[in-house]
Amino acid sequence: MTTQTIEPQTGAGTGVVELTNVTRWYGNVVAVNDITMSLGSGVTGLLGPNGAGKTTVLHMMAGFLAPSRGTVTIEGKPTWRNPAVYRDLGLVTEREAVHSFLTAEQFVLACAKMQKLPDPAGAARRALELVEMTGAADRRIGTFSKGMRQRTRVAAALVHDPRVLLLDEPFNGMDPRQRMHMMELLHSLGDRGHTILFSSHILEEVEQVAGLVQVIVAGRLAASGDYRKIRRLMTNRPHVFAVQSSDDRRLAVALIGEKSVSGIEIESGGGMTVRASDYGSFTRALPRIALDQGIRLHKLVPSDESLESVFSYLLEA
Ligand SMILES: Nc1ncnc2c1ncn2[C@@H]1O[C@H](COP(=O)(O)OP(=O)(O)OP(=O)(O)O)[C@@H](O)[C@H]1O
Repeated sequence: MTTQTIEPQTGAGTGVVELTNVTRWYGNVVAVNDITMSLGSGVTGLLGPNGAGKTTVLHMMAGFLAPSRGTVTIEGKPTWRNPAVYRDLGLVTEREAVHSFLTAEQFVLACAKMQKLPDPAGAARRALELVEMTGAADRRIGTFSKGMRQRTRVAAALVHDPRVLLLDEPFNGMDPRQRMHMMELLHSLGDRGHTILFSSHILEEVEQVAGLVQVIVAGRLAASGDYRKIRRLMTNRPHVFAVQSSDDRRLAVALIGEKSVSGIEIESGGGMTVRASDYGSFTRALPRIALDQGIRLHKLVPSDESLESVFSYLLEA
């Protein structure tokens, strides 16, 4: 299997975060398989289906886990067994382990003290300002919405102003407004020169936040580079659609002449399966053809749109 590198990657040793031939296994399970990755400033999405190895990658970057093989460095320093690296990084884990009886300020201040900062109160205040939580700083975390709790955790991870911020599935469980707020926060941190890596299994989430993505599937790096180019690669692949209409046979005949259609099967139980070489042309042509023929469309569903199928296409390409 080869990685689809959409743009030339920064050469080894030049990124803020560097993984070089990193493998990690748990007993017999190979969770991460020979990944080489380089991250610079700005926001990068770590995209992959559940179980792909995203958390394992983030935990190795944060120095929580040792790579079984290879090296992980931040600013040239190995992350494993190297407390000095904690000056340069903040991690927001997937599980919310926060003390609900503390106020936001007490929690962030405790983190500032743990980092032995010269002015912990000032640092806590600045971090809470950054995530726009000053108004609720005196409230107990237990009374917060999911979005407010996440922002408080980001403030805690940023209290020592690290260069690198790692977030594991930061949008999970948020409503659209909270999600938007968190996306704006990540954008602004990226614009300030931080290196941000957040994991997600949702394509659209990554699309809205990150220009750059690292795609992992089954522990391997499947694609890496500009999101739009990866997206194009995905949309240009062959597509399969389930179509139902008021007259499937007549529609099938009309569709045979359409350039983007590469195959049609009429299903015995009704409806048909259409293979199209180009997603955009087919979905534009179908309603036009149906209208011309006076056929009513009942259903048009892409039948291979699961993230897994998109990723397996990337892997096979
Ligand atoms: N402590 C562990 N012991 C054994 N296997 C593990 C352990 N942690 C993770 N794994 C396995 O390693 C693989 C990668 O897991 P990981 O949690 O890194 O993936 P992920 O992409 O973060 O998935 P999710 O989004 O579901 O958390 C999975 O097959 C998982 O079952």
